[in-house]
Amino acid sequence: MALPQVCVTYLLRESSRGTQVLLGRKKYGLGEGKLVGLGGKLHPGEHPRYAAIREIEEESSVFVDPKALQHTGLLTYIFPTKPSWSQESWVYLCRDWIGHPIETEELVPEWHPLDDAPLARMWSDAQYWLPRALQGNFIRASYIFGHDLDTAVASDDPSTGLPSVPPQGTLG
Ligand SMILES: COc1nc(N)nc2c1ncn2[C@H]1C[C@H](O)[C@@H](COP(=O)(O)OP(=O)(O)OP(=O)(O)O)O1
Repeated sequence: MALPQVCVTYLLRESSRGTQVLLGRKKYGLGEGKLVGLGGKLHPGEHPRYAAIREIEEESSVFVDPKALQHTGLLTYIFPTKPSWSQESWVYLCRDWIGHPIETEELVPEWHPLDDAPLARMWSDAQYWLPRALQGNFIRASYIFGHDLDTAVASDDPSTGLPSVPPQGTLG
């Protein structure tokens, strides 16, 4: 069965301190307190790129042209012990927008150095792919989460060093 589709975009800007990435502290809901990119669920029939533009506006109040989005990843998240959380995520980078990101109902914005994103404050899979994606590398990978619903315990990406198959019993 097809997994629920979500999108996430990382806005990048040049500053006197180098390139920075916009992350947002989630104010409520799934992942509350974690730092995330701008994103959310696709609406039925919605193209991921247009969902990304809608979510960027909802979560930061800035406007983006569809052509300004660079598709940099397609990630599969599997939660064997909570299948309703499993999803496929379309990942974009964006360097060009109109407006200034502000705090919204959902997120408190924080700018961080591109090469020193606070991965420990993000979903645990971020450490395995986000630094490479932020450098513009296209990432296609799957991550399987453990019983704590927080730790990535297996992946099909050998560079992660994670086991390549789910630990026995996690798939139920
Ligand atoms: C490294 O980043 C992430 N990793 C994983 N495994 N999951 C993530 C990451 N960033 C976001 N998510 C999840 C959390 C949600 O299930 C979706 C969408 O995230 P978001 O919190 O931005 O959106 P929601 O508020 O849940 O959705 P709506 O805005 O549509 O209500 O991805």
